[in-house]
Formats: sequence, C-alpha cells, structure tokens
Amino acid sequence: METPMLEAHKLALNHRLRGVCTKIAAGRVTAICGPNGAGKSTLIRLLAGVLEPTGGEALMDGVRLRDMHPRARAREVGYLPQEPQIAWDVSARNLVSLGRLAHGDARREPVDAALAAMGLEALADRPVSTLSGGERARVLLARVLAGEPRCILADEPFASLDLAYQASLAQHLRTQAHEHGRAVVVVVHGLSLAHNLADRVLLLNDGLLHAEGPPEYALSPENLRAVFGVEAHWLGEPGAKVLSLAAGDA
Ligand SMILES: Nc1ncnc2c1ncn2[C@@H]1O[C@H](COP(=O)(O)OP(=O)(O)OP(=O)(O)O)[C@@H](O)[C@H]1O
Repeated sequence: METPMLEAHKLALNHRLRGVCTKIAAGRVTAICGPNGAGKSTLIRLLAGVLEPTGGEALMDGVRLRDMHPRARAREVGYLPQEPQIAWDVSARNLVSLGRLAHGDARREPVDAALAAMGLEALADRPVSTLSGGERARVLLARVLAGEPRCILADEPFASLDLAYQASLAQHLRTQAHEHGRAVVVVVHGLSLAHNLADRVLLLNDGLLHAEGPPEYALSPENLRAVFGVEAHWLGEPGAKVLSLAAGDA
C-alpha cells in the first residue's frame, strides 16, 4: 500500500467544498477537473495550506498542514495560484530566485534548472513587466520549480500557454512525478489534456468529489454526462485521447 503524501480528510470550506476525502500519492500526476464553481481552486488552496478549512483536515505525511511551520510547509509544497499577483517589478531570474526563500539559500543551480525547464534562458534578465502573459506564467511556474518542493500544486498552469509550451509543461510535470517522485496536482479545464497528462483524476461537482480514479474511469462518458450534462465520447489511443462532443453539445 502506497503511503499518501497529501491527504484530504472530510475537507470542507463553508458551502464551497463540502467534505472531500482523497489521498494523493507521490510519484503521480493528479488532475482536478470539474465545472466552473465546482470547488477545484478551493480544494487545491486547502491542500496547499493557503486556506484554512472550516471542516476536516488537509494532512501532509500525516501531519496537519495548519500545524506545520509556514516555512517548512513552503519548502514541501509549491503552489501556483490561478491568478498570481506580482507585487513589484524584478527580472525574471530574480523572481524565480524567490522560489529559494523558504530554503534560505541562493543556490543558482535549481534556479538555472527551473529557468531552463520553462524555456526562459533568453528572457532571464528581462523585467517581468515587459513579458507577455504566457511568458510571465512560465516565470511563475519556474519560481515554484526552483523551490524543489515535494508537492507541486498548480491551479490552471496551462491556461495561458501556447500548444508547444503546454506539451512541454505536460512532459515536465510527468517527469517531476514519475522520475523525481514528486506529487503533482494540477487544476485542468481541458479534459483531453487531463486525460493524457494525469495518472489520476479527481472529478469535482458542486463542492463534492463525484468520481476519482484513472482518467478512463473518472472521465467516463457517464461521469461527464452526470457532471457537465453533455454527451461525449473518447477517441484515440491511450496517451493521445481526444474528447468528442455529440452534435448539439459543441
Ligand atoms: N472568496 C469567496 N467567497 C465566497 N465564495 C467564494 C469565494 N471564492 C469562491 N467562492 C465560491 O466557491 C465556489 C467554488 O469556487 P472555486 O473557485 O473553488 O471553483 P472552481 O471549480 O475553481 O471554478 P472555476 O472553474 O470557475 O475556476 C464557487 O461557487 C465560488 O463562487
């Protein structure tokens, strides 16, 4: 039996999340999917410890997140919010270096590796205010990676990336999980992307966990009908799945 790294135990926040239980193991990519307002951001923020639950607990290695020292938590859990705010203008490299804050070091190697992983070498010295939305999103992701957290939690990291960067980020996240043993949790709206990226999917609906399991189970046509109210089926081979909506639902 795998030891879960992150665990939600009857996790609740007012009406926004209504008692979710799940275990998130290291070495896997977990996608959180569901309709607008389902509670995806709320769940990932509770798992990152940036929101306090009103019920239940978020645990890391069996320890309540709220009992962990914020700095220790920041070393273990790297969180990318849906709409990150950049408080002041710095170069891309300096912003990525902030990922080392929780470690209290200024090691260059993880910063360089994170810049390279996000294809940012040529932009490293540019002020972030001069970068495009997608470039800035890659800088903020690189800041998370530079912290070398054991858990990477990212809320819609693909949203502003073009196709090539989506593909390379998907590959990178899978490598982080499968080769470096990290727990990777991403909120993903694109269900084809989620199917091809994730080892497990949490399908949320109305603050509850509707289904959980491998993508072919959690994102089955029956579950998509129940949660999104659309008729759809999957085309393609494993690893290259494409969701096809029935005529009238597109
Ligand atoms: N600060 C808040 N105060 C009150 N209600 C909130 C707050 N933030 C979110 N909500 C509500 O909680 C519910 C869940 O929101 P959440 O952002 O977790 O959904 P989501 O699944 O991430 O949605 P989306 O796909 O639209 O980003 C929604 O009904 C939302 O309106």
